Amino acid sequence: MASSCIGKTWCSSARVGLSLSSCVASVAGKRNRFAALLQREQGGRKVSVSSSVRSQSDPIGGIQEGLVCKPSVVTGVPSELARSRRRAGRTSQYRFIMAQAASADGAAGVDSSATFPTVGFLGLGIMGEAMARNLVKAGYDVTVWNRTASKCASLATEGAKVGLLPRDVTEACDITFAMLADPTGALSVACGEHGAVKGLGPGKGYVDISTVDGVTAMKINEAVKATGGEFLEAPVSGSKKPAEDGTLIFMTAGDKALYERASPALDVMGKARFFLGEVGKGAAMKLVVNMVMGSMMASFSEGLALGDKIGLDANTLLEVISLGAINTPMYTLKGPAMVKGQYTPAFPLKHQQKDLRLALALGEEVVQPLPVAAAANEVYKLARAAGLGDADFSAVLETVKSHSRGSTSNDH
Ligand SMILES: NC(=O)C1=CN([C@@H]2O[C@H](COP(=O)(O)OP(=O)(O)OC[C@H]3O[C@@H](n4cnc5c(N)ncnc54)[C@H](OP(=O)(O)O)[C@@H]3O)[C@@H](O)[C@H]2O)C=CC1
Ligand SMILES: O=CCCC(=O)O
Repeated sequence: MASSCIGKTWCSSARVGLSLSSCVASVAGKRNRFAALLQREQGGRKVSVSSSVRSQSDPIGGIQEGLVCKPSVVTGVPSELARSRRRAGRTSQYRFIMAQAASADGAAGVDSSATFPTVGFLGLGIMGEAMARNLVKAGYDVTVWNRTASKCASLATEGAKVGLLPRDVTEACDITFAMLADPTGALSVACGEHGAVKGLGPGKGYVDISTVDGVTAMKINEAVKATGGEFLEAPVSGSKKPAEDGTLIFMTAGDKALYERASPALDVMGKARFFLGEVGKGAAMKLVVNMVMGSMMASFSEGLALGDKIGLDANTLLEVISLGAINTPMYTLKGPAMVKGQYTPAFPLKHQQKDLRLALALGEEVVQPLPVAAAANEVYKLARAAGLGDADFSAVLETVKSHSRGSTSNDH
C-alpha cells in the first residue's frame, strides 16, 4: 500500500538498496537535472515531464452541509492529518528516494496502483509555493510550473516535478491547481497559447484558487468545459502563514464531482472548505470578504496615524484594541510590525487594491453603494502610486501617514 510508505525514512531507503551517500548524491543529481531543464527552457526547447511514485494523503470527514472542517479544528484533537504532517518532512524525502530508485532500477518497491490523483500546481508566488509544498509533503505526486522558472527550484529539490509550460502540467496531472496574481494572469495561464486548457480533457480537473472576478472564473470554466474537463473555482481566505500551515479557508464553486475528488488535496492545504454552487459564487464570496478586510485595514491605519499624531502610545493603543470587541487576528498580527514600520509582504498591497477594485465593480453591477470601500480603494491606489504595491497591504499606513505629514493642529 502506498499509505504504508508514509513515515518510513532511512531504513526504507536501505530496503531499496540506497545508502545515505547515494541519497545525497541523488539530491545533487536532481538539482543538476533542474538546472539542465532551466537551460533547455532558455534555449526554447520543450522537455517532457516524467512520472514517479504516488503516495497517499489522509481522508477528512465532513461535519455540516456546505462547510467542511478538519476534525482537528473542530475538536481540538490532533487528527491523523496532523500526525501525517509531522511526518511530512521524512515522507517527501522518502518519496524522492523511492523515485530515484525507481528511475535508476526500474522498480520502485511502492504500490503505484494507488488511486490518489497526480496533482499539478501553476503559480508559485507567496501562496502557491507554500500550498504546493504542503501537497508534496503530504505525499502527492506534484508537478509544478511558474512563469519565472527559477521559483520552481526549491520545490524540485523537495520532490516536485517541473513542467515547462502550463499545458505540460495539465497533460501530466489528474487535477491541476492554479494560484495566479489576478484576472490577466489567471486567464493567460489557463487560456493562453500554451495554456492549461490545452492539456485538459475528459476525466481531468482544473481548480483555480486565484482571487479573480466572477466573469474571469466563468471564462475559464467555459474553456475547461470545451475540453470535456471539469472546473472548480476555489479562492482562499488566509495569508502566507496559513498557506504554510495548511489552514486556509476555501470558497469553492463549480463542478461538485471535482470538488469531491479535490477535497483530500484541499484538506491538505486548508482547514475549512465551502461549496457555494455555480461558478462565480466563490469569486463573489471572496471579493466581499476582501473588501471588508481592505476597509478594516485602512481604518485601522487611520486610527494608528491619528493616535501617533496626537501623542498616544502606539503599543498601548494596540493593547486597548486587542482587549475590546473590535479586536481581530489581523490587528493583533499586523499591528506590532506596523508601528515599527515593517511591511514584509504576506498579502501584497497591489493584490488588496485589485480585490477592492473587483469588489467595487461587483457593487456597480447591482447598484450597491459602497462608499467606505470606495474611499479605502483610493487610499490603496495612492499607496500603489507611491511604490508600495509589493509591500504588505498593511503598508497602507505609510500612505495615510504621509498625507498628514507637515500639517499640524494649528493648520486650519
Ligand atoms: N498573499 C496572500 O495573503 C493571499 C493572496 N491571495 C490571492 O492569491 C493570488 C496569488 O497571491 P500571491 O501568491 O500572494 O501573489 P504573488 O504576487 O506572490 O504571486 C503571483 C503569481 O502569479 C504569477 N503571475 C502573475 N502574472 C502572471 C501572468 N501574466 N502570467 C503567468 N503568471 C503570472 C507570478 O509569476 P512570477 O513568479 O513569474 O511573477 C506568481 O507565480 C492572488 O490572486 C491573491 O490576490 C489570496 C489569499 C491570500
Ligand atoms: O486575499 C488575501 C486574504 C488574506 C487573509 O485572509 O488573511
